[in-house]
Amino acid sequence: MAYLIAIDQGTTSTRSMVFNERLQVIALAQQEFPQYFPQSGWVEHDPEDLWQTTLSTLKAALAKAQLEAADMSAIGITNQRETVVVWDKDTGKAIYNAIVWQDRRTADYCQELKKNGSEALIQQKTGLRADPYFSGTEVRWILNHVEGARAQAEAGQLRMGTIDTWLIWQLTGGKVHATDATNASRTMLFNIHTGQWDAELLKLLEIPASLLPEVKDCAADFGITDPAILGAALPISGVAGDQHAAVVGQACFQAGMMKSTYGTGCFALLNTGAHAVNSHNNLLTTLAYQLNGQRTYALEGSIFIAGAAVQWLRDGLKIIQKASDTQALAEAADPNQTVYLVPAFVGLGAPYWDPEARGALYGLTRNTGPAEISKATLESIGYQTRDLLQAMQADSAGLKETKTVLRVDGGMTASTWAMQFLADILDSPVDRPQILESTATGAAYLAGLQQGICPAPEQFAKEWALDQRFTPTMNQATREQKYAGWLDAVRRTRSSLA
Ligand SMILES: Nc1ncnc2c1ncn2[C@@H]1O[C@H](COP(=O)(O)OP(=O)(O)O)[C@@H](O)[C@H]1O
Ligand SMILES: O=P(O)(O)OC[C@H](O)CO
Repeated sequence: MAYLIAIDQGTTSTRSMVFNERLQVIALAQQEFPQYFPQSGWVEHDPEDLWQTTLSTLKAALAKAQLEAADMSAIGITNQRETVVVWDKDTGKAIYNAIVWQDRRTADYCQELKKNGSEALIQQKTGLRADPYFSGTEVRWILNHVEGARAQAEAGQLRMGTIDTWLIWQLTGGKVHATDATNASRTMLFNIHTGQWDAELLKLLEIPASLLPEVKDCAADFGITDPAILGAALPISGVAGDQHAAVVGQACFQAGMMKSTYGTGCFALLNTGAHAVNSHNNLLTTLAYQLNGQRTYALEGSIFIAGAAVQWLRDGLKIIQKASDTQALAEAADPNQTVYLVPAFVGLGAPYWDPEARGALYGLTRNTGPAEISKATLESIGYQTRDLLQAMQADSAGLKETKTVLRVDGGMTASTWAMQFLADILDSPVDRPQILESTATGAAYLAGLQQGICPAPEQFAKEWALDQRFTPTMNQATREQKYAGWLDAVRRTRSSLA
């Protein structure tokens, strides 16, 4: 029996999972780490926490599986995207905390890029927008604000990387500086049409090319782990940003197939095949995955707050004890109250792109309580997804299948209430697979594919298994009335800047 181990380095926790060659989960270890909010709108992680939780969950997962590192055929890595670290190539120490994808500190600079006309260039080359979400402006911020950083960067002393790159560097004992094309595609520095770092964008953002890692396919040789770390030298042979790994794990290999992952945020990706579809509806064009040097593209809708709004009910408002309490509360909510939560806690992502907007609750009465607020929270996930789907359908009118079944995954899909509301408000079936850990499965699959352990994509796709299909039951008039109320709530929440 061959085994694979996948690292899923997420926004709030790190998970490691041992899989057998049939991609069944044998063991899972998970560890949370601190979030740092040094100023309003800033979000940071300590890069050392990301590495140490990776190391300890790898060891814990192996121990739970009662296996040794030497029993593993390969490691796959998947990670929170865009979050970026800059470090010294000799000491291996980060020169500043990791700046997280949710961080808004470069909002003013992004506004400048819009005003001076650079956004069109960014969009045309990277498929992204001038938004603090992406790594490029955050790296520029580090080089401009950490004392001596710019001089060190220009002297070739520094390296940068998204979290896959940071972990590869650590696992290989500083020998390999590499990333995969999906992670590269989120930096705002990578030309998704040529598959290369882009000199013009590097110049625009004042980032020396010496900082950049080598870009590889998602299934490729990313180096061998230092044997001192896990007790054996293991090949790292699969890497993809978490949303791209989920596309693979959900076997969305055909153009027209779509997955939506509900974790901290929600990210819907529609496979558009070999064709990069230019969005006219405020979506992103990105890579779905890159295999054998061939790029497969996707349209992406990115929502910054999904499950994180449920966490806010638990940790901020303290009206629930655990996430699953929202189910009973939503069921008990007064049907005559129409409450909307616009969870713009860190601004609004697609399709609004309003970094300065902040969250709001509408329709409160003296009878509004935890039940109505919980229901509004679960509903906000459905409304935001409908915003994305409408934009995707408008953008991909040329595609063969524009109305497609949505494959969902991620922690929040445990909520049957939220999934039924999603199907209702989309007026489209929602498929929840048996394996909800699509992200880690995708990373393990990519590593196994490179090792010749896992089957080709067509065969792997046949093994995808349904847990439950949610079909719409809401009547059309109610659906449209509720959605119109949502659009109005969003309109009232937008900042004047957008
Ligand atoms: N039963 C549930 N109902 C509603 N939300 C849930 C439920 N279970 C988990 N969640 C939410 O799902 C998120 C965790 O999903 P996960 O995929 O682990 O996220 P991430 O990888 O972004 O850390 C949390 O934000 C949590 O609030
Ligand atoms: O860590 P997650 O699962 O919330 O995913 C984060 C995304 O990759 C950000 O783009």
